[in-house]
Amino acid sequence: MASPKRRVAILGSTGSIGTQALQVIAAHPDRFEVVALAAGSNAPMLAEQVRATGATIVGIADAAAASELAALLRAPSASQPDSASRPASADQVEILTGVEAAVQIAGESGADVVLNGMTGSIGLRPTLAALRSGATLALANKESLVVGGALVAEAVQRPGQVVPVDSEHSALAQALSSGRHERGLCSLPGPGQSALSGASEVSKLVVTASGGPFRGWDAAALAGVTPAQALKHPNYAMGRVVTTNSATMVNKALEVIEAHLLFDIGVEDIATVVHPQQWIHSMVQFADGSTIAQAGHPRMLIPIALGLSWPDRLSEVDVPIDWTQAMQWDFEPLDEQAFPAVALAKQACAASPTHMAVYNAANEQAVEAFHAGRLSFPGIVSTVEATLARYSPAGSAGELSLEEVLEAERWARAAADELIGAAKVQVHA
Ligand SMILES: NC(=O)C1=CN([C@@H]2O[C@H](COP(=O)(O)OP(=O)(O)OC[C@H]3O[C@@H](n4cnc5c(N)ncnc54)[C@H](OP(=O)(O)O)[C@@H]3O)[C@@H](O)[C@H]2O)C=CC1
Ligand SMILES: CC(=O)[C@@H](O)[C@H](O)COP(=O)(O)O
Ligand SMILES: [Mn+2]
Repeated sequence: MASPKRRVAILGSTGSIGTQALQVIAAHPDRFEVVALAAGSNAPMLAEQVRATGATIVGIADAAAASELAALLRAPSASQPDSASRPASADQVEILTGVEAAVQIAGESGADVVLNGMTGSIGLRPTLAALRSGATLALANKESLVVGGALVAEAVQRPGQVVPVDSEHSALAQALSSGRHERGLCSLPGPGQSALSGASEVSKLVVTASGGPFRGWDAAALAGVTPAQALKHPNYAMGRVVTTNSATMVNKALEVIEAHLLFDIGVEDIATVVHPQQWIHSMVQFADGSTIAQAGHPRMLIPIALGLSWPDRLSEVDVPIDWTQAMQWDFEPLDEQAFPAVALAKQACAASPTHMAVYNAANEQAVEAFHAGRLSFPGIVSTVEATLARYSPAGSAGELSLEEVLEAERWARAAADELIGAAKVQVHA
């Protein structure tokens, strides 16, 4: 019997993850139905997506862009003038605005699967809303998990409710499925499962890293890096923040903590290895000495498709690797002197439940300042480090609350801005 169509809501539909998710869905119309879309401000693309998918709920954070969106939905489409079966007028589409729009869509659109493809910790409340609604959360927005930590774990209602879309974590989930590990089906601990309670054959998670555009560079060379150089990822076309984070290795730092939270493995048992080709998306080492690696082209289609269809695999999502061809895969250790972001995150994660919220918020401020020409490239991670050094958590006896996380973030953004303002930065155009 054919499985029923999954109703999907996509947060961040106009971004790199969102547009690729819509490609996957368009290729499998028998499996998915798009019920809701949300974006920040790109009204023209969002209007086209609404027409193409037939989504009846649409969210746009920017108020001015919301008026543009309504006008665009009232006008006939240039690319689909005769899309009679699709809702063609603003009257047939519910338009939500402001930052609450994504939260409402995540929690109230009736989706079976919510794909969180927003950028930044602004994705935290939508992540919580999706989990509390009972929907499956296909999680690309790693920041929400990393800053929310125990709060996100508390919101999980059933094992398998969180399906990682981040390529490394999709790979880990796939590899873990081949062994005995309670968290093998990519679930955060559910209610009453705060610690690993069953047998685990896993000894180590190995997260692969591209090394970014500055692999092999020393600290002196990194001082002169420009935003344009930082935005040239060796393998992936992604949004600006995650691409910059790949260049500083903050992306890998967030991913180590993401793996720790998703799979309930101590950070000391999560290794990183630089693999410039990124054909291996990550690996699991088992107690008997075996390593299971997941491989594929360095593209996001398969992790996104698995996020939407888990545990099923869709057909022909991407072309397989041609194993008849000669190829070379390299591996090298991460240079922690030049790129201290991962070590810094492991320390922060151990320090308190809100330290990673501070780490991420300081990084978000620093990345913005770097792109605005107000901070040097090495200044990004130095700002994170200096912000963490100033931080003393308020400390609470009970469970971590959303307000504590948001307060830690507010404090960190102000502290980071002050540090950035005080830094005597030599800006490179
Ligand atoms: N791109 C990739 O290959 C990978 C990305 N990820 C992670 O996925 C997430 C998304 O990355 P990526 O797609 O590259 O980022 P992009 O910058 O390309 O896209 C971000 C999306 O979020 C939307 N957005 C911004 N603010 C809001 C808001 N308030 N409400 C709803 N939507 C909003 C943007 O809309 P608008 O366009 O209108 O501004 C855009 O659609 C990040 O957490 C990233 O780390 C993880 C692995 C791989
Ligand atoms: C595709 C994906 O998942 C990105 O997070 C990617 O992994 C970035 O790679 P690096 O951070 O290793 O450069
Ligand atoms: Mn990744």
